[in-house]
Amino acid sequence: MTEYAVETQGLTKIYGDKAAVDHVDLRVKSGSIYGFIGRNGAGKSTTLKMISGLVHPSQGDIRVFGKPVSGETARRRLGILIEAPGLYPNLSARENMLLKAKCMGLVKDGGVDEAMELMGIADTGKKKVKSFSMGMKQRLGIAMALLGNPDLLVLDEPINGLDPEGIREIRESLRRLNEEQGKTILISSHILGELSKLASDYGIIKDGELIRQMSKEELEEICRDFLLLEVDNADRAAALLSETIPEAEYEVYDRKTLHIYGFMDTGTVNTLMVEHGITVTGCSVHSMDLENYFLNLMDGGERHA
Ligand SMILES: Nc1ncnc2c1ncn2[C@@H]1O[C@H](COP(=O)(O)OP(=O)(O)OP(=O)(O)O)[C@@H](O)[C@H]1O
Repeated sequence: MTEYAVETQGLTKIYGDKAAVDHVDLRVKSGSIYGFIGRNGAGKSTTLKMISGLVHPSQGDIRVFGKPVSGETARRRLGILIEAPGLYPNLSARENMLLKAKCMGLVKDGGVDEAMELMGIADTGKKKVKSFSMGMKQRLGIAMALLGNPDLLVLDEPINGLDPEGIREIRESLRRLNEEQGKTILISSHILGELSKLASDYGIIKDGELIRQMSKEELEEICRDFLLLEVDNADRAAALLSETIPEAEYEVYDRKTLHIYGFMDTGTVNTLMVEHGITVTGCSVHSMDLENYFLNLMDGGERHA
């Protein structure tokens, strides 16, 4: 049985007469990096706040590593960075960390040095946080979320507003936390291209509803290149393909359209069809890029690969 770091059932938040989050069943596998994607106002922050125990759900159930999120056991396994980290500008990174560790009631320093090391801010010395770059502040925010050594990190738009270098540094740190420390990371973003360099799983939210949830492998399968073949008789073309090009996988879309995967030689396909009396009206290679796929889904369309 898959162990889920986060599992929600029918998770709903109503503000006024509007559902900001509407019956969301999120499944974040333990050990995964789950990219939570949606346009502004789609319901990402509200969902993450409910998972983090910062907002009370109107309806539904949330489990963190199988335990109700309201309980102490679940809370201890959770590290959160939602919105800007609460930092004291006139203190150093380490002083901020120590203060947070103290507030959390952690014994000794609660892993301050390890967390700073992991996020690449161990050498910031006495430098006051007010002179940190935005990227450094975000890394400090994540380091603070790491206090207490949680198994799950919930990060709301941690790369928003950062320059490419800042984004790259956060990405590398998160990857290390996942690969070397086995931390599960639930991260929201609307920067799709960036998330795709990191995430092993995706959830797409639109108007409060989770419209798609899939693994990286499933996404790659959907976004795989294909040869679009338009003919006068798709069933005959399909039968011919099975007989003569067994390595070609195909899907028949309608009576006149096929998508062929794993065989991109338009010339061979064209000639084969024509030689068997099938009229070809189109034969071209298509690729569905990830960004287009997501944008399409978020805009309401359902694009088939
Ligand atoms: N405290 C609140 N009171 C009333 N409405 C709210 C509140 N918080 C969020 N909303 C509404 O709920 C919807 C979802 O907001 P949410 O912040 O979760 O979206 P989001 O996907 O995180 O977007 P963004 O990236 O802009 O924060 C929006 O329509 C928002 O206006």
